[in-house]
Amino acid sequence: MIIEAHDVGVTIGRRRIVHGESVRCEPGEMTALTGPSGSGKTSLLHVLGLLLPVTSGAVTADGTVVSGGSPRARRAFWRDHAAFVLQDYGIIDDESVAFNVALRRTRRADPRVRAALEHVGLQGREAEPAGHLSGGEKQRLALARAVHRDARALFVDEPTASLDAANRALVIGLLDDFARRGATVVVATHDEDMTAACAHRHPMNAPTITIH
Ligand SMILES: Nc1ncnc2c1ncn2[C@@H]1O[C@H](COP(=O)(O)OP(=O)(O)OP(=O)(O)O)[C@@H](O)[C@H]1O
Repeated sequence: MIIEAHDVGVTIGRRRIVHGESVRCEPGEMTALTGPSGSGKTSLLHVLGLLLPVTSGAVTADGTVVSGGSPRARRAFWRDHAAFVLQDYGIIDDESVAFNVALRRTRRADPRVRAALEHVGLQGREAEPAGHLSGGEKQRLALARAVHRDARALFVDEPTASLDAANRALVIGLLDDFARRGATVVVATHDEDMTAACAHRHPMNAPTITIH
């Protein structure tokens, strides 16, 4: 799925937080949104995933405008195409690891859940409450959810922040696998290793500064 921002701007209150960004995210590729802290990487990621409405410009998926659509159209996009690994990982602490993968109760030995967990190195942890996992493990659990859903578009915020070198390499490899299987992977990051692994790099526009 080709996901594109066309001259997208976002204003919240009186603050312009995204400044006329245009980016084309291709299937089979990782696209890095890069730039200094506060440059709007997370906001643009949310715009591309239809989590944040645009003030100007448009987002298209395979050439069809998907920004500004009805809540129903957005839900269909999320349900049918998108997976997210955002900064709080979206893990439900009180539920089991297996529940967090499938987002419903599954048989203990559900092979698809097991395969997704194996993919991220969390095999055998199905029955544990997800709240017992470490930050890095929760992040991999969120990736297992995306694997389980076989999403065509994956939106990932700072996937390697706060990970050690071994886990950074593991997560970069997992995201790369996703892209190789044909998904469109969009990553907001300031990690140089993560950025280097991305075929396409999109530096955020510097905000326009008015000097009086
Ligand atoms: N809901 C909001 N309301 C008001 N301002 C916001 C909102 N969300 C983000 N911002 C502001 O928009 C700017 C861009 O934030 P964003 O999180 O997109 O940047 P970033 O490049 O991802 O930063 P970092 O690398 O520090 O995570 C920041 O100045 C932030 O305070």
